Amino acid sequence: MTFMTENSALPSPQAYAEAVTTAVAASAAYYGDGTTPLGDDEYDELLRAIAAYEETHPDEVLAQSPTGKVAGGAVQGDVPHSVPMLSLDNVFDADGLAEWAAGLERRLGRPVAGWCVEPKLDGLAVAARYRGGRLVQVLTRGDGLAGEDITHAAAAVLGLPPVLTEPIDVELRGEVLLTTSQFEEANRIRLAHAATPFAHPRSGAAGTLRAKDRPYRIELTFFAYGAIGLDELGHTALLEKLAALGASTAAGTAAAPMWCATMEQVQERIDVIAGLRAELPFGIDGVVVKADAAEDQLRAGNGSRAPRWAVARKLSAEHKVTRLLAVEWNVGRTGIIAPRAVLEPVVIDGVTVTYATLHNPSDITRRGLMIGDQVYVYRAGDVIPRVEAPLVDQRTGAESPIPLPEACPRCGDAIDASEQRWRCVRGRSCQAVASVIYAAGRDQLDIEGLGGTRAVQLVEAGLVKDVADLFTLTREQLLGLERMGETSATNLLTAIETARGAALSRVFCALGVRGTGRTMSRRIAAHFGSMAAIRAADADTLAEVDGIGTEKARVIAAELLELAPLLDRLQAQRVGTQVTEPQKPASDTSDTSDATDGEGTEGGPLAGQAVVVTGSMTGPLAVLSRNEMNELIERAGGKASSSVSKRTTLLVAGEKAGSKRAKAEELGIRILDPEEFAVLVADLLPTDGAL
Ligand SMILES: NC(=O)c1ccc[n+]([C@@H]2O[C@H](COP(=O)([O-])OP(=O)(O)OC[C@H]3O[C@@H](n4cnc5c(N)ncnc54)[C@H](O)[C@@H]3O)[C@@H](O)[C@H]2O)c1
Ligand SMILES: [Zn+2]
Repeated sequence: MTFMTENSALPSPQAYAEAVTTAVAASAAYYGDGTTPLGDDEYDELLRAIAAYEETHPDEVLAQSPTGKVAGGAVQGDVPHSVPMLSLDNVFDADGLAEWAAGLERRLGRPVAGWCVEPKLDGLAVAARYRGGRLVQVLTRGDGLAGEDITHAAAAVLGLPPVLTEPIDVELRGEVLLTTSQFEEANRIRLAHAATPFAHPRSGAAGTLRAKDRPYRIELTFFAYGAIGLDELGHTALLEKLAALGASTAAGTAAAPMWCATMEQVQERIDVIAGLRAELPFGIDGVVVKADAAEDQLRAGNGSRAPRWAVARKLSAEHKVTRLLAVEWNVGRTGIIAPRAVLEPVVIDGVTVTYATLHNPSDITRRGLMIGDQVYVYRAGDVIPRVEAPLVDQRTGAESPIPLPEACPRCGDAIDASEQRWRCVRGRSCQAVASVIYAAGRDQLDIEGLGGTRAVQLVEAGLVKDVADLFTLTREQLLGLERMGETSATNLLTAIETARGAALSRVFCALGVRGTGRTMSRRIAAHFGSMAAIRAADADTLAEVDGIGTEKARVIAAELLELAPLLDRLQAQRVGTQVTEPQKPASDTSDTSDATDGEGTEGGPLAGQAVVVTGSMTGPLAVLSRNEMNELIERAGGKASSSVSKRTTLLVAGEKAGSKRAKAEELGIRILDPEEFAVLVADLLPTDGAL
């Protein structure tokens, strides 16, 4: 959206003209085949901006402006409507609704005699003409005055009976949509016919209603909410009559229309319907409030675009358009390799969405998704957001194909791509290999000689299925492996022996508990002092460690419980029990009230300092990994952190220090280069590299 910013006012006649052109084009696409580049929220915002401009510049209103017109004036039809098919005015919150209701009552000069509250079905309005009880013609809304004849589509529309229960002349009005299951089925069918899947149900319904000569049939659903020829009935009575005639109405759904005496009840019902939204078997984009009584409707009358006796309380869009930035591949516990979309963050229904599921690799290829694409993202309630489709006409040429992994992203072995869902050939043991490699890593147990191939070998041979098994390996077992000579075996066993005495923080980190990387592991180790104390901690106690929120604490506690058998075996092997954490005298966990800054050793050269390290280290510090730097800082009584903030007191800036240095300068924080810092902590520097 080139010119749209939040709540933007259009700054010039050019911007206004451009906005009008964009809105008309979007509308034409929206009501045509549904391929609009704008999300509904964006379209509505654009229309508000246009209306606002027109209000302050009444002389400049363009003839093609979408305001005040059904369908924004963007579509036409050639079959005149018996009575205009109108749109609805919108309100966006409870206040807007109350204001609208008050306005209506002022116009009537009396209180409204009851309301009807019903779902705003997210499909397309149609008029279905019956003569003598037989369906003779179906029309789209078009520009409200004339529509397109889509009688050919009627046979595939559930809920739109070919014959009514009474032989009357009547015109039913209602919405045609794809239910969720019809939408899924439609896309299955589309894919089977090598057609692009529908981006979302509404555009699928639009495309299907107008399509002719398709080699396949897609089923739709009709819900009636109005009629021409039964005008004497109030709305609730009308809905009952429509159902009795054999048409489907929303009455049978959880979001059934409800008569309400007061605005309070109306508001309550709106909340209920909005709350049901995610579970409804069809999409709604709002809730419609109508004055129920026929006399109230007649007296209020209709405007040129919308009736005055009804209004749509819009709900925020569940579909948003955003950019696909990247695709990540995650391997599940059973070895399933699943793609995940990384999106330009977009707020959907009040929640910022950054990731969305992509179903499986073949889905990506069939949809022809590309990195950089504008995509439709869907999110409703607690549903995991998903990417539905790319907006192919929005491509700029800068998009690039999504690279599919050639090897398991976790263990590096081959991928079994014979099924829709890809899987690491190693299946469940993929996890074992990956967890052993992780545990042996430099920042964990630092077991040299236990890289990818060796870990794979040990797991394949059935000698190792987790980190605890490493400590029971024997020389004979190792020598039984291919390409394992005496020297390698000795080296590996020695490295493992050294790891047995690794600091608690490293042993803990080696467990690979979710959400506990190097820094967090150090904090936890320093806080509790022993594995036994960590294991004894419940979620509340864990939450007292700096940086662990209640949510994360619960996850960690649950995982520790799961890891109990492994931890028992590690303990039996005396792993992580010989050496207490160097940072801090064994912490007494009963005093937890002020544990948040408790990592530092009192009196060290960095006591009370909050230190951030950035750039690459030189001089005596060059050999240290970032994790080892952080350990050093904590041994020196300081607190290590990864980002510069107002609380930072010292930045160690090495070569190629970038934004962190700039920020520290801006905040006036003391900055040392690695050599200066090395002098400060000289006493604590390792002499042999072993930390
Ligand atoms: N994304 C885009 O590019 C784009 C373009 C044009 C329009 N739009 C969307 O469409 C909206 C305007 O479209 P519109 O003119 O079709 O109006 P609308 O969707 O805001 O409301 C009117 C329509 O609601 C439908 N409706 C559903 N349930 C109903 C019920 N129970 N009773 C009465 N009517 C019911 C009818 O089809 C009626 O014509 C905009 O607010 C925007 O969100 C989006
Ligand atoms: Zn794998």
